[in-house]
Amino acid sequence: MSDLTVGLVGWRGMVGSVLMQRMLEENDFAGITPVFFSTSNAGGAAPSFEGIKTGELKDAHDIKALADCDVIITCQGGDYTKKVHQPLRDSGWNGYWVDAASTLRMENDSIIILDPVNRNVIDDALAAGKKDFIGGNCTVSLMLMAIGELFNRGWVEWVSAMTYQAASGSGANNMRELISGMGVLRDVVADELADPASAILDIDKKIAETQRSGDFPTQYFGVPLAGSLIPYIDSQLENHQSREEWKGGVETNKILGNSGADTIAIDGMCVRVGAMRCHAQGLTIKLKKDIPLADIEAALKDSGNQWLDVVEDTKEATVERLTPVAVTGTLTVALGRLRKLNMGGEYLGAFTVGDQLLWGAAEPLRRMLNIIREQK
Ligand SMILES: NC(=O)C1=CN([C@@H]2O[C@H](COP(=O)(O)OP(=O)(O)OC[C@H]3O[C@@H](n4cnc5c(N)ncnc54)[C@H](OP(=O)(O)O)[C@@H]3O)[C@@H](O)[C@H]2O)C=CC1
Ligand SMILES: N[C@@H](CC(=O)OP(=O)(O)O)C(=O)O
Repeated sequence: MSDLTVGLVGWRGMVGSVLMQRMLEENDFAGITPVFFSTSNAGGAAPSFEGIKTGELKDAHDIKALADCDVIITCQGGDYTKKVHQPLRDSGWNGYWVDAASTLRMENDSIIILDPVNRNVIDDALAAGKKDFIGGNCTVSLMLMAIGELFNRGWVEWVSAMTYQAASGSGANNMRELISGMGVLRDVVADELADPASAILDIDKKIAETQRSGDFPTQYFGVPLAGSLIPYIDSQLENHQSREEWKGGVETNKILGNSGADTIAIDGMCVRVGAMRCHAQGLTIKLKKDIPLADIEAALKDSGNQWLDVVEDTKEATVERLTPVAVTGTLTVALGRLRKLNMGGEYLGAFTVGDQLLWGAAEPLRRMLNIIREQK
């Protein structure tokens, strides 16, 4: 492996911070020369990590400085990608662009990266000289980390995903707004809560009035999330899917390398709930044939996916291991409630939970860097 110069853009944002944390934990800085960029503080001090020379922040819009890097990893967001990627390519730069933003995902020249699921697609792309490697939508990546093996075996006819997505998917300020909203609700009925004899319907009325009042924190989500939910994520498309729901189908098929007649129908409803950083999904999976549940469980357990926790379908195990509280901050993707539905033996129910900042955003990026390093 040779020493690569790796440009890091967006390292101090929420996704970028998780990426830095993971790169430090996995010793990914060893053997690379990191160059830190900023859109707001060029010339300032780069972050200091023990034992790692970081120097001065470079201007993230300086095409010449970016072009000195063999690899650029960006968590800066789609607007930055739109502004910088094409001019950088037009300048003749032929390095690897590794990006968390959705902007380039569906471009012909881009590969959506989730190597535990599509390492073959990534390897073929590298061999073919592709250079743009883009992290997938968090909901899609987490669904595939959970049930990728069922797709690999060719067992899946279609999937309906009903999601329960965390505030972090909208950004750091949205996470803060959720907590602020929870605090406001608690405070408005503090006296009633302290009195066990107070009437629950009076508490409920005050909560609803507070949520509906103009004072409730809604600056970032636009409507209340604490004590409620928002059944719409991202923009509305002409066919009335939300863009998040559309991504479920197109990105899943692109990650799996499916096209034409191989395309698998995936659709559902994407819903924002008051979780912090774990997305959950209730899945209905239509199998191509009636495969015994024991075979399905065995396939998932034997898939070699070391991050998958197949939770037995008991109430105790489910409430203990299949929740945001259980998996947050870990790379574990929990999959449970596996059972055949009343519709028939070809209909499999499942529920999955994973940390959307790890497998949903940062982890595929750092793993892609290591795959690139293996090639060199
Ligand atoms: N949030 C998510 O769940 C997911 C996000 N993504 C993608 O990643 C992109 C980045 O998302 P996210 O990390 O949430 O965005 P953030 O808003 O947390 O960070 C983006 C940039 O904002 C600038 N910034 C301004 N003020 C601050 C501050 N107070 N603290 C930290 N950074 C600040 C930083 O740039 P600078 O240092 O140059 O000033 C930072 O790199 C998204 O736009 C999306 O494309 C992908 C998958 C999931
Ligand atoms: N849309 C996701 C987060 C995200 O950033 O998705 P994408 O990378 O596809 O823009 C959510 O809100 O939970």
